[in-house]
Parts: sequence; structure tokens; C-alpha cells
Amino acid sequence: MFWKVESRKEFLVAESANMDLMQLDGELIDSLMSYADKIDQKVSKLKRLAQELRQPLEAAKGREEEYLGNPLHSFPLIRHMYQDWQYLAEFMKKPVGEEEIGFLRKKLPELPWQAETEEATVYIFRIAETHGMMPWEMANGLIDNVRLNSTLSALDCFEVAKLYFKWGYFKQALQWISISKTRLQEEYSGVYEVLGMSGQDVALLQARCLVELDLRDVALELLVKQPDLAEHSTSWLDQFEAYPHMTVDSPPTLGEDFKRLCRSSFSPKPSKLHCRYNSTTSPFLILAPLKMEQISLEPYIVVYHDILPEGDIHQLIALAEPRLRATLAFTEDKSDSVFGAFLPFKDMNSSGEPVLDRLTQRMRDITGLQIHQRNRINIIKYGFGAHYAARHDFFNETNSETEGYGDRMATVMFYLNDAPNGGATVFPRINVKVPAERGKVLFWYNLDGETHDVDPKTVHAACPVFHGSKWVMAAWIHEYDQMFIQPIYREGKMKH
Ligand SMILES: O=C(O)CCC(=O)C(=O)O
Ligand SMILES: [Fe+2]
Repeated sequence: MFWKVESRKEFLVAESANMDLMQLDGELIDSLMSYADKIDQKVSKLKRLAQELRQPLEAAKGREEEYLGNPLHSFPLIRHMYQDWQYLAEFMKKPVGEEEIGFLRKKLPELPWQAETEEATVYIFRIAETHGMMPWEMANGLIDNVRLNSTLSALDCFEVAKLYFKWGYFKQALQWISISKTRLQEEYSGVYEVLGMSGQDVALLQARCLVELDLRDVALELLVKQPDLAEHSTSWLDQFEAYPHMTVDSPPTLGEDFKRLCRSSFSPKPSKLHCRYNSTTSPFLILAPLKMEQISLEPYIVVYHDILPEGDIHQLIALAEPRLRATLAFTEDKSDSVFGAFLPFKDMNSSGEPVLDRLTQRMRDITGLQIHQRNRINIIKYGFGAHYAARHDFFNETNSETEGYGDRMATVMFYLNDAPNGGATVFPRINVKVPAERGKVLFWYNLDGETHDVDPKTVHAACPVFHGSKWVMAAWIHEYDQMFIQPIYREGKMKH
């Protein structure tokens, strides 16, 4: 797996970036209001002028000849006609609110780009898919039995519909369009048109989806009802048939087991494993035994509870937050799984904070293994919709990391906050789900303890977070670092 830092995707993961975005939105709205006020002022000036200019005409009504016989009437008329209209032409031509337009133009490059907006739409898709939510449930803020205090607007739903259409999911696209239409209130249709969503666009996308689903008749019925499309409705449909939709790229694939485990409806079978106090892994534990829960024996997976002191968590998050960068994680087969903000430990370690030493020591105590503060410790923050696609932590191949330190034989992960809405770590092959709970530590071996054969059953993923965020600190523990503490080593079958 490779990491790539993508600074433009910040909006998707960093609350601070979104906060900046909200603040900018506020400034732009203020500027829009001031633009409207300026137009208002011009309009009322013009109306007042028109009223004043009309007065002599009103006074003369029905007795024009007599009226104009008075030089104090005819002179003003001539002067007015010669002078005033020239000035008025100038005044009418004068642009209004140039400053505000300039401000908006200047800010446009700071706003999210299309790629980011699409990515955010993909998050909606991923959450809907993972939790098997119907479009209307998502649009009403119902996710995995949790009711969020928010809804999606007509424009939002239309954007999601376009994404489903792009991927060739015509039925879902139609559902999203129909929600969008019900949210498109008549009185606001003019407003929506300004924002790039006309009734015509909606009807055409709807008709196109219907044609793709071999429902030309229904599509025709729809278009003839649309005043601006009725006349050419058949030629639209002919065109849609002649040029069927070409599916461009594909939606992220989410395994069935992944989805099943991520849902709150999943309840694990009672296991024969149990909880106990561990006081044997390292000398430290004799003094301070830790509450340990066995999750699986093969592969070996355990959870420790109540490990991290509040103060350390606070310090760590405070240290990491300003340094987080939006990140893309690359694997060989999947190149685009953005999953959150990420901070390599070495970037943070330069600050020489004692909390980092304390936490690394804690990891050593828990695992009984050697952990070095190189760049193998990461802090990850998952924002809305962010997840971690299923993969193993071992490489089972020769690369610069395995050559130098051996493979990633074990993983230890601290949950730094409660993430009750999504965010669990799941091992789809062995039906294991570990909810993200503050202060908990998850530890597992990726390789067989004796032979160091890779264990494909350790494939794991992080469920998308659909409300709030999830913070973890994870360390990959390497084989060669254990050289002096693990003398027993038998050659395995599957070793690279
Ligand atoms: O965040 C999680 O639950 C999984 C993270 C993980 O697998 C890793 O960092 O290796
Ligand atoms: Fe992992």
C-alpha cells in the first residue's frame, strides 16, 4: 500500500477546512445581500425618478394644450427631454455591485472543485450501499436506524441522481430524481434555475433513465407534459435510443460481508472466548494488569479496554489535528480509496512530545513486541463517509519496507474516540466486528506467530463513518524488530 497526500481533498475530511468553507459561505452570502441591496437601491431610485418624471404628464392630462401654453411648463419639458434622458441612459447602463461580483470571482478558486464534490457524492453512495438505505431514507436523514437531524435538498438529490446515472444505476437514479422533484417547490423553480437545475434538465435525465430501462412510452408521456420539451419529445427520445448511455468508471465495490458486518443489525455469534486480566505479556503488566478480551484465536486478535488516559487522548488529538492531511491510500488493485486524514508519526514526532513516547511504550506493554517510532505509526481521522477498504496489512512481497524491517507481522490500533455511527473495524472473512470505542486497543497478528506465514484471514476494513468522525492511532509492527525477543522461528510454507 502506498500513501499519497492530496491537499485539495481537505474539505472531505478536515472539520477545520469545512469550517473555513462555512465561514466563506457566510461571507459570500453577506456579499450577495449587499449586491442585492445595491440593486434594490438602484431600483428604488429609478422608481422614484419615474414617478417624479410622470408628475407633469399627470398634471397635463386632458388639458395638454392649455398646459403647454404656460412657459413654466414648456421650458421644463424641453430641458427635461434634452437633458434628463441622457443622464438616465448613463445611470441605467452603470453596472451595479461590481465589487461584490469581483469578490465572488476572487473566491471561486477556493471553493470545492468538481472532483471533490463528486467524491462527497460517492460518500453518500457508499453509506447508502453499506447500510442498504433507500434513497428516500438517506434523503430524510435516516441511516442504519439513526435519525440525523438533516435532509437533502432538491439540488443535492439531483446531484446524487446524476452520479447513479453516470454509473448506469438507472433505477436508483430515477428514485433520486423523484425525491428531487418532490422537493422542488413550484414557487422556487426560478431560483433553482439560477442554480443550474431547471425542470427541463430534470425531465430530460428522467426520460433518459426511462429509455435506458426500455420504458420509452413512459418517457414520452413525461416529456409531452413538459411545455418546453413537448414539441421535440420524440426526437429527444430517438436521440437517447441512438446514443445509449456509456458507463464511465464504476462505483466503489463493497463486499457483501463487509456490508453485513458494518450494519447495526449484525450481531456476532456468542464466542467461547472470554475476558480476562492480562498480566503476562510484559513486565509492566505484572504491576498493572490490563482488561483483555479475546476476539479470535486464529488469527490471534485481542482487544484491551480502558487503556488510554483521557489526558493523553486529548493531547494526541490536539497535536495531530492541525497537521492532518487528506490522503489517498493506494493498493495494487484499487487506486482511489480516499479514506481520511492521515498523519505519519515521524511528522509529529519531530515535536518531541512526551505523550508520543508514553503511547509507544503503552503499545510495547500491550503487545510485548518491539515498536520503533519510525514512520510506521499513523494517526487517521475518518470524516463523513470515509472508510478503509478491505485489505491486509502484510505485504508478502519484497519491497523497501520489507527488505529493511521484514513484513508487518502485527498491528496495534488505539481508538481515540467513540465512533458509534459506522467506523467499526471489521474482519469480513472471520465474521469479526470491533466497534470503535474510546480508549480501547485492538491488537492482532497478521502472520503466524511461529512460522511467520501470512494469514489471509486477517483481511480487514473500516466501516464508513456516517455521523461525526473517528480517530485511530495505528502501528504496524515489523518482523525484524523482534529479532532479539522472539528467538523461535520456523520456516513456513507461504513465506516470500
Ligand atoms: O481504522 C481502522 O479501523 C482500520 C485501520 C487499519 O487497518 C490500519 O491502519 O492498518
Ligand atoms: Fe490495517
